[in-house]
Amino acid sequence: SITLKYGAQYIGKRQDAEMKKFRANRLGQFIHWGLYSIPGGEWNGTTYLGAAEWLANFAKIPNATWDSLQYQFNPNKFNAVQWAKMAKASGFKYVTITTKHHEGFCLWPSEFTEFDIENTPYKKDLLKEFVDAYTEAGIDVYFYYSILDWHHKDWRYDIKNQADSLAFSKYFEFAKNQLLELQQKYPEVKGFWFDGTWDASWKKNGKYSYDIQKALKEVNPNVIVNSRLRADDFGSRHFDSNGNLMGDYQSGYERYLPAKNDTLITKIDWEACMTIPVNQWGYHKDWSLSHVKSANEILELIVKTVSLGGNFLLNYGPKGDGTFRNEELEISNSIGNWMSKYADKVIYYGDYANLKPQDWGYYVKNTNSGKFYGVVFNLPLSKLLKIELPNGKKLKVVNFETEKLEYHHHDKMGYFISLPENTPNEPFIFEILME
Ligand SMILES: C[C@@H]1N[C@@H](C(=O)NCc2ccccc2)[C@H](O)[C@@H]1O
Repeated sequence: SITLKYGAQYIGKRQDAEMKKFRANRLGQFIHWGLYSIPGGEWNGTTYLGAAEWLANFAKIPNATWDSLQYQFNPNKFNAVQWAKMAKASGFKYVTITTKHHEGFCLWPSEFTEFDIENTPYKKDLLKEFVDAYTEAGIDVYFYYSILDWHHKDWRYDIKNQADSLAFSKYFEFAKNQLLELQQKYPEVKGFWFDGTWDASWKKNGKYSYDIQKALKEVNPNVIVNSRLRADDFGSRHFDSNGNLMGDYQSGYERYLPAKNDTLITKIDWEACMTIPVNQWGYHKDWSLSHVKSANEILELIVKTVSLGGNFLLNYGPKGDGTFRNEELEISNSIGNWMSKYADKVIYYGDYANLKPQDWGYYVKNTNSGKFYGVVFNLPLSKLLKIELPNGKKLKVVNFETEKLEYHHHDKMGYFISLPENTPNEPFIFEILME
C-alpha cells in the first residue's frame, strides 16, 4: 500500500454507540434553506430549470446583488417546533440542515462573518431554535456545511500561484473557525455533512480536509463526518489512494442508489441523499418542470437503501417564509403513515440480509430483533413470491400479518410462497423464519 499522510484515519465500520445510533436511525430529513429559498428558481421574470439553490450561478447574478437578499430574509412563518413535530410524525430519526450552502450565507450568528442570520430582519439565532426543537423531539441533529463558498473573498477554485495558496489558506482558517464555532455553540450536533469539495483547490489540499476531521474529533471524539469532506495526499476523494474509505460513511450517492446486487457497498457505512423532484434541493416555485416522486417511489428508494445497509436522507426545501410546500406536506403524511406500521421492523436497525435479490422487492434483516423480512413493491402476476436460500438454509415459516403463508419448494428453484388472498394496496412486509 501507498504511504499516506492524509488518508483514511481508521479502517472498518465504527462500533461506538454514536455510530451505532446513526446506523440504526437509517431515515433522515435533509433541509436546504437559505437566501436561495426567497427567489425559488426565478429571477427577473425568468424561471430557471436548474437546482434552485444554484440560481445565482445559472442566472450569473453578481455577488453584490445576490447577497442583498440577506436584507429580505425574514421567515416570519418559521415554527421550529412544528417542523420537528412533522419530521417526527414522518418517521425521521435524524435531520441534516444547511448551516451554510455554496452561497456562503450562514443560518447562525457567526463571529467570523457579517453574512449571517444576525444581519437579516429575522436577527434571531434561527439555528438554535431549530436545534432545540429537533433535539426536544428526540431527532438527532447534523449540520450540512459547504466548503465551496461563492461569497468569501478568499475562496479559490484552483491554486495557480502563491497568492492563491495564501488566500485559500485564509479561507481554510475561516472554515475551520466556523466549524469549531458550530460545535461550541450547538454541542448537541452529532456530525457534519460536508459538500462543495469537488474543486481542484480542495483536492490539492488533502491536509486541510484531514485537519478538519481531526479538529472536529478533538472536540467530540465520536463526531460523525461524511466521506465527501475528504481528499487524500493525491486528491483521491471519498476513498484514499489505498482504497480505504475516508470519513465515517460513504456519501457519494447523491440522487442515485447502488445497484440492487451491489454487495461491496454492504461492507461499509453509507448514506444516499435524495430529492423529491428530479433535481431541486432548495425551494423552487415550479415543480411541474420535472417528474416528482410519489410516496411509493420514495418508500421503495428508502427500503432499497436499507436493504443494502445504507442510510437515506430525504430532502425538503422550505420556502423563504419558513413554510413547506403542499407536495412535501403530502409526502410527509403518506410516508409517516407507512413508517408508523412498518419502520420498527424494516427501517430502524434494518440492514443487509445477504439473501439473493428477487424481483418482487427487497430483503431486510433487523439487527435488533435478528428477524428477516421481505418487503413487497412489485406484486407478481404469478401470485407467487420466490425465495432462494443459501445452501444449508431451509424455509420454516412465512408470516404475513397474523397468517402463515403457504409455500412449496423445488430443490433447484427454491421456494414459492403463495400470496395472501387480499394483499394491502401499499408496500407490505412478510417475516421469514429459516432453519
Ligand atoms: C447535496 C447537493 N449537493 C449540491 C450540488 O451542487 N450537487 C451537484 C454537484 C455534484 C457533484 C459535482 C458538482 C455539483 C446541491 O446543491 C445539494 O446541496
